[in-house]
Amino acid sequence: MKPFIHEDFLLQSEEARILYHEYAEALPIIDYHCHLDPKAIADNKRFNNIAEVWLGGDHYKWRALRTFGIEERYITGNASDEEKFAKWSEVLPYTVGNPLYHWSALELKAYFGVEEQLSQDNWRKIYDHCNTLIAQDGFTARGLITRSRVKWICTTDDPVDDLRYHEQIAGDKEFKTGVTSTFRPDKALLIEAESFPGYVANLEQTVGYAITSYELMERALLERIEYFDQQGCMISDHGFSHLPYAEAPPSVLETIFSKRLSGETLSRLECDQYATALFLAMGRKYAAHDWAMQLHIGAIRNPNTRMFRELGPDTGFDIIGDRSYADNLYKLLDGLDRTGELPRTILYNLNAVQNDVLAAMAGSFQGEGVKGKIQFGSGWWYNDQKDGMIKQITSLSNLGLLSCFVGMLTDSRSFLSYTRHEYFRRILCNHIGGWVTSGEAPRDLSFLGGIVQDICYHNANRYFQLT
Ligand SMILES: O=C[C@H](O)[C@@H](O)[C@@H](O)[C@H](O)C(=O)O
Repeated sequence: MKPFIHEDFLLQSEEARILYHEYAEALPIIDYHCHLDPKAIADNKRFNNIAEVWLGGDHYKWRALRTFGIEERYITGNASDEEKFAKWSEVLPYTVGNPLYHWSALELKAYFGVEEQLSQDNWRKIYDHCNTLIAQDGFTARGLITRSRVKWICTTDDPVDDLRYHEQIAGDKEFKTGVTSTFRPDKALLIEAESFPGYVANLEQTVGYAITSYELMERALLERIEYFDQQGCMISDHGFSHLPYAEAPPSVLETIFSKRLSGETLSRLECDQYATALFLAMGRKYAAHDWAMQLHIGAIRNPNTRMFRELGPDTGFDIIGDRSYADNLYKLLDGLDRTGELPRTILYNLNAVQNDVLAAMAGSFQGEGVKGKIQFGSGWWYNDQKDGMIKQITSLSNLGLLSCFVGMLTDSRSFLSYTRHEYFRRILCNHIGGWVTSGEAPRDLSFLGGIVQDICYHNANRYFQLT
């Protein structure tokens, strides 16, 4: 009997199969947005077992387990890895319809050769089988990256990070995958956060001087961009729950900063004025260094107070927001573009209702000499499943140029998530193959295959100016 994950998985036409197998399948991976721990790559971490590498840190799985009613101790708590794996095995069959069902099957097959579907009936056999393999060199952090044919990885890093691990990785010429940082200054922009004064103190330690004014805050961050650039960084990233746009003169910015550090509560307008000025200053610096810039818009972070207190951020409780932000977004982009300082930019939305807004917005700020300067980015987070990817591909096709798209990313904290690129490539090839079978595109598979290869690899290689 044909296994559930077979070579033509998701490929529903001959054209799709040709496009995938002959054009997409063997291409290297450029993972320009993820949350892998650079220390684990630097140390070439060896994982204790399948539960650690597969369940640890993966809040997608944690959400599914919670939805199934599994106790937190078997998710992030003090249950043994074996108990956690057994619980995941019990729940997995019931994730059918959720991307985890496909991703898990792809990961077990791609890395461990497991074709049967994991369940509570066979978990022990599969657990032992995977752990035997995990003890081998091909299953260390670098082993998994190398066998996944990953050419480049951009981790996600805070301005105060010293990037020592990236330096260590770059120094090892035996390891062929490029690993560079991403400058992610969310904490510096979120002046209203309770942790903001502590973050300023951390930044002071990093730059070696007191930060007592807005001007010094901006100077410190621009210095950190310089440092990141010297360390090989070529991309920034901003997560916005609320997208600000409010102009203010320097004197007002200084008052705002002073009020915040003296513990006064700021108005929404004041927070927006600070964030707008600082974002635009950093955006101009990104452009000066010819970096790309990512904007991840629309997540509501840490809505579950009880669990945030217990587990902290990025633990599977963030939600999709429904704020509209087209007015503020175009003003931010225009604020940089009008002086010729808009960097290559990738726009991601978490609420799919804004797909067309971003796809259209991208088309309004393109730049001469750069193919796809402004991108409507891949299906992000709650949109990185089959339907979300197809919606993003459709919006981009309808309102922009799919052929210029820089393609997928893992956005993951797990070293087994590279099969998300396979998942995307299969979906993309099936979608474009469908255009041929429905007569919406000519059956020129050589030309369409070229577009597939651009989306899966060449566009990103060029866009991020990789060697
Ligand atoms: O896929 C989930 C993501 O990793 C999510 O956890 C966030 O980290 C998001 O990508 C971001 O970069 O703000």
